[in-house]
Formats: sequence, structure tokens, C-alpha cells
Amino acid sequence: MPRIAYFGPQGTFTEQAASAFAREDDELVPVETVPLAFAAVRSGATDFCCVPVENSVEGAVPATMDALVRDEPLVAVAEHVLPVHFSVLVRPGTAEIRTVASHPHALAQVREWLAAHLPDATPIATTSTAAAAVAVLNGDFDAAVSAPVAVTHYPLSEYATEVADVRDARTRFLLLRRPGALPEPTGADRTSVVVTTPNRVGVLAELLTELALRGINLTGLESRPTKGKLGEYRFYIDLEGHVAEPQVGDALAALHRHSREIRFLGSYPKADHEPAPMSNAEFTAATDWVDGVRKGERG
Ligand SMILES: O=C(O)C(=O)C[C@]1(C(=O)O)C=C[C@@H](O)C=C1
Repeated sequence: MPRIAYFGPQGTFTEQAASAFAREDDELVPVETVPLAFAAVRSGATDFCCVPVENSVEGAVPATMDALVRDEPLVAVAEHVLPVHFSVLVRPGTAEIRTVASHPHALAQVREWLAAHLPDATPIATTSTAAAAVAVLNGDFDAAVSAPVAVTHYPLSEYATEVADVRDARTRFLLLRRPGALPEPTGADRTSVVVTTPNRVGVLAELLTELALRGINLTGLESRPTKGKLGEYRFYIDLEGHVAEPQVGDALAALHRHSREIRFLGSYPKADHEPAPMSNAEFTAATDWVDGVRKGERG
């Protein structure tokens, strides 16, 4: 029975994403933090982990970015995108709200709402939106900014619902496991890699040119410090296509040539299922022609 560790506890957005990934017999295992979700897979305690990776309002989730490059590699095999708006939960009968707790990514997405509706409440960071709900239940804080589903797990009341500074906000989640057979290409895939480049003029432009030359669409570019020297960065690159496709494989080989370090983070079907705008046919015809020339079969 496959086990999926997810960034919990029960009632997080990540639990909803994990349920969307899960098949009938899969067991969902809540853990307290993103690094613990990765550790569960690396230790063999679970087969997969489900973590948030990026939000359309607040951007990349730093804990996930860091866990992706640390220790033994894990690769993404699927992604899921959820609409994100929040419920503000309180203990039944709460008269005054002086503290409001949540995950920092969630607090950042309701900053304006809090300023307008709870200007005197102090925002407090918790490990997750559901951990905030648990803390409110325990009497530690007055209100939690939580996933709407949290109210089905914890006996709290809804002080407000549909809370969000930006309508139609979305968060993307990944399902990761230890490297193994890759998901089959579907024609609508995403490939993720992280590269560390030598510190020289134009190196990032060279990386991006390798993609552009092959007609590969970039869907994400994020930089994070290497945590070594000041000014040294890693680049997280998301692109459309699957490593099994000739031009994507060729582009990754080119990125490898330009990089000091490169880590493959997976090729997996895109949640929107929109076909990647590139032509494998032209690329395959070109490599076939070179093969023919090498074999002395073509002029
Ligand atoms: O705490 C949760 O409920 C999460 O799943 C984490 C998380 C995040 O890290 O971005 C997920 C989606 C929302 O954007 C807010 C918080």
C-alpha cells in the first residue's frame, strides 16, 4: 500500500493536493514540515511526499526550494494546482481577536484583508495553516487563517470565509519520490532542473538561449542563494516538455555543459494539460539526418 507523506497536519491545502494525487489504497501520512516530508521519502518511511512549490501571489515556497537541492535527490512525478482562498477560524464564542496565526505564505496573501478587518490583531507565523487552527483550538491564539477545509477537521467557527487579497490565487503542489522510471511523456509535460553556474558574464543568458534555440518554453525561473558565498545563486528552471523528447534531452545536455552542478527534478504531466508548443518532428528529422550523414548514408 503506497504511503504519501504530506505537509500537514490534517486540514492543510497540501492535504487536499495529496488526496488528489492518491489512488484508492494509498495512505496519507501528515508530517509537520516540508523538510520532514522529504525526509520521510529519503528514509524509506513513505514512497512519496506532497509539498507546495509555488503560489501565484507569493511565489516560490522557500522550504521546498531548499529541500529539493539538499541530500539525496527526489524527483517530481506529478503536479496539482489548487485555488487558494482562506477562512478565518476562531473558537466558538470568541469576542475579540488580538492574535491571528498562519503559515507566512498565507499571512502574506491576506495582508490587506487583515489591515482592513483586523487592524489591531498581531500576525503570528505557524508551521502551516492547519497548525494555526490547532493552536487556536488549544487557546494559544485567537484566530487562524486556514484552508476552508480545516473547519471540517477542527471544532472551530468561521469568522470570515473567501478571504484573499487576490482573487483566483493558485498554489502548485508536487508529488515527489526517489528517482526511478519516469512518467511517460504525454505531450503536455513540464521538466524541472536546478543548476549552479560558474560566476561569469552572460552565463544565465547562455542557459536561456539554449532553451530558446530549441523552441522550448520556459515556465519558471527562480533564484536562491547557494548559502555559500554572498552573491552565489542557484537557478531553478521549469520548462515545457519531457526529457524523453529529443530537443528537451538535448537542451538539458547543453545546460549540463554550462553548469557547475545540475540536478534533474523531474519530467511530469502539467496540471493544465495544455500541449507544449514545440515541434518534435523537425528536431527528430534533423537528428535523423545527422545520423544518416555519420553512417555515410546521406550527403
Ligand atoms: O499551510 C498550508 O495549508 C499549506 O499547504 C502551505 C501553503 C504554502 O506553503 O503556500 C499552501 C498553500 C497556500 O498558499 C498557503 C500555504
